[in-house]
Amino acid sequence: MSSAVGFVSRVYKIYNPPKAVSATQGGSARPLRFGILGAAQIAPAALIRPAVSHLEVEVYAVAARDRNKAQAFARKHGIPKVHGSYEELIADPDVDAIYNPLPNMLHFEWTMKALEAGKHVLLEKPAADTVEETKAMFELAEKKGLVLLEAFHYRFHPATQRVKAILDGGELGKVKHIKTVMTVPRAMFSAADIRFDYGLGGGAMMDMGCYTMNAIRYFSSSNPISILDVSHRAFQSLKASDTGKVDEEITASFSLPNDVTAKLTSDLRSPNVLGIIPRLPELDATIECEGGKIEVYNFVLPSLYHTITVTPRNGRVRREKVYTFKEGSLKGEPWWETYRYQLEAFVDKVKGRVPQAWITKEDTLANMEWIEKVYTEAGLGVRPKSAYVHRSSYLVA
Ligand SMILES: NC(=O)C1=CN([C@@H]2O[C@H](COP(=O)(O)OP(=O)(O)OC[C@H]3O[C@@H](n4cnc5c(N)ncnc54)[C@H](OP(=O)(O)O)[C@@H]3O)[C@@H](O)[C@H]2O)C=CC1
Ligand SMILES: O=C1OC[C@@H](O)[C@H](O)[C@H]1O
Repeated sequence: MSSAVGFVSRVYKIYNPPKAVSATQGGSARPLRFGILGAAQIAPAALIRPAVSHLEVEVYAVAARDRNKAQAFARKHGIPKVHGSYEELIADPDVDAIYNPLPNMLHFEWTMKALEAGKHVLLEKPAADTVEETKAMFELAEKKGLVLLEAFHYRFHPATQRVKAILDGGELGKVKHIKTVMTVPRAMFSAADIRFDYGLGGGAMMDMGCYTMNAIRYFSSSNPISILDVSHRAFQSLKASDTGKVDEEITASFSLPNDVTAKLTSDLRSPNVLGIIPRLPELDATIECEGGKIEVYNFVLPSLYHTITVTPRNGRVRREKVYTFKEGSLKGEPWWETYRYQLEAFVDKVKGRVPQAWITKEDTLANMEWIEKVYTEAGLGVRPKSAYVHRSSYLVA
């Protein structure tokens, strides 16, 4: 299939996924029922569309702070149940799992409440505002025997895993330097967006920066040792109290074990060319090795389109595109989004099966730790921790 036809057919199916035959019609166990906290913009891509083709999932309920908003969202997306508050949704006995796509600062409170109520949680990235909160969420999940996953969806896609397999396979020798870049044009998010609100856990390092940090750690199979350099461009906040606290762009360099270095850039407001022409988004990872390099175009949303360019120092350049796993035993379709692969793994974990890939507690904690370190080094300070105190007082010293 030519790549243009492949692209069109993939995108069509991403937006019009074939419906799985209902589990109840088939007489098997009832599907895992998800409730969504908030009528979030990301929910259709991250959960609602992927759920259509998953036999074992039902998006059963949504809650919003305003019932009318939840009702409109439910109508639009065919969600049967509506709740007028997050508390109500979490207390719903028919909900098995919560999808938490709230602003970062609210991740902790509502994940703790959901876990306390016995629900599994698919939690948007970054896990929380602080390492301390992240630790508390995982401790509670473990105590309750529940699944908690930080939604680094790109890690579940075969293209991402193919890049890692090339690196681990040794074809290019040892990794020497990793560069990860995520930039979007300045018109993409309004000045009022949650991403620029310090009190809600905003900032470029928290938002796209968390992926660039995660990818450095994943492709190097290690954590940084130290920060070599950090710089940022401050967001001119609408709120006087946020002045100087929110990074609209951030760049940080690291030293890693075995003489590896790395550099990340996250820019939520990439300046226009000549002041008027919006720049194209960049979502790239470059891994330089002793014996060549790999360049990944669109490492974050490879399901839409990507290229993996492998340049061995003494060999021919080749381009790979990987939409499904080679191993026939592993599930997937060319049109499965990163989020669909992620949902497969989440359900497998809940059902006690072995997921194809996973983001462990240690992985999530290390990512949050380095986000905090970058913020501290940049002089911006860590994002404000939640005022919510869980009754088992994990957070009280
Ligand atoms: N995995 C991915 O690809 C992506 C992940 N994300 C992550 O998902 C989360 C949400 O992002 P996104 O969907 O863009 O965000 P939205 O701006 O759509 O906000 C999400 C929800 O937050 C709720 N909310 C609760 N309190 C507040 C408040 N004080 N101010 C504003 N909103 C509030 C709103 O719910 P209500 O409906 O109740 O009013 C809103 O629907 C973030 O953590 C972000 O990092 C975002 C984009 C992509
Ligand atoms: O998770 C995300 O992925 C895509 C970005 O545009 C967005 O800001 C971020 O929240």
